[in-house]
Amino acid sequence: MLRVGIAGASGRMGRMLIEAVQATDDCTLGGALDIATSPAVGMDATAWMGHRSGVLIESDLAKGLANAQYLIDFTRPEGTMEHLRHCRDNGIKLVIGTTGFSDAQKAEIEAAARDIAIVMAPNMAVGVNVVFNLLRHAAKALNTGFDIEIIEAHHRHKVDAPSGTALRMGEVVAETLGRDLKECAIYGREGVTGERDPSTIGFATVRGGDIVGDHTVLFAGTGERIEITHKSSSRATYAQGSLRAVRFLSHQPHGLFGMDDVLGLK
Ligand SMILES: NC(=O)C1=CN([C@@H]2O[C@H](COP(=O)(O)OP(=O)(O)OC[C@H]3O[C@@H](n4cnc5c(N)ncnc54)[C@H](OP(=O)(O)O)[C@@H]3O)[C@@H](O)[C@H]2O)C=CC1
Ligand SMILES: O=C(O)C1=N[C@H](C(=O)O)C[C@H](O)C1
Repeated sequence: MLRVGIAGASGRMGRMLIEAVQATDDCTLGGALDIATSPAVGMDATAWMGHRSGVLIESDLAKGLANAQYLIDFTRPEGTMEHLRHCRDNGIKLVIGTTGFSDAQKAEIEAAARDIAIVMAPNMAVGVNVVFNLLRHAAKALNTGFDIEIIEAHHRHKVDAPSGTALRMGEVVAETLGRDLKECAIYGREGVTGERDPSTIGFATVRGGDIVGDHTVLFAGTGERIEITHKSSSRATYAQGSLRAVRFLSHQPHGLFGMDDVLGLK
């Protein structure tokens, strides 16, 4: 049995992950964490489902992860970094779904992967990872005469923008076209912007209601346009992808991997 701890245990993804772990026959709930200010700390991790798992939600990492071989983290960047240090010190393998990291935080994650095995991906859904490959083909074929815009929509509670997935889509397209996203990204437009610079990649963000996660990459040419769209209608796909990542990590002593490694899409 793979003993899997869940960080952000009372969050939207945390609960989805706990349910998913409990539905498998090869994983067991090895711990549950939440931030010290969370009212869920001290409660049974499955109390919200109306039954008891015997695993309490802890804010103390040593206590919460004493029985865990793996940690799945969908929290906030500052929480993930704290969890990362504990996992590195204690040989716990890590699946990171959190988005919104700074470059310095990404470098620290990369350094930790010299000691422990980590899967990190802004989107664990199989379909999105297939879309990354479609985007490589599309960008190669449409490398002149097409303006590229990335439009994403998420629920009202999301705190980072653009989404990690939208940014990764931008990186994939920019890399394919030999551009640097840091130099060519335009994050929203307002006022007298002037005409569009063809070398840019634009981002537009929508937030509202309970939208799980929609992403469109638009290649707009003259007389025609292509839209490549992915829509998530359930968070279960992210949870299933995370569990595939745990199983993949069970064969890796150390290193930093993406969902393309997990899914064999490289
Ligand atoms: N890679 C992927 O496939 C996906 C990634 N995500 C990403 O996962 C993250 C979480 O999303 P979601 O579940 O919707 O968010 P939620 O806000 O529902 O859950 C976050 C959880 O983390 C806890 N938390 C907040 N701050 C900290 C901290 N500093 N340390 C430890 N725990 C903390 C929250 O506690 P409290 O509520 O008390 O603040 C909550 O339990 C986001 O970054 C999101 O973009 C989401 C879906 C899919
Ligand atoms: O916060 C979310 O909900 C999601 N976040 C991820 C992101 O930022 O790309 C993945 C998914 O879109 C849902």
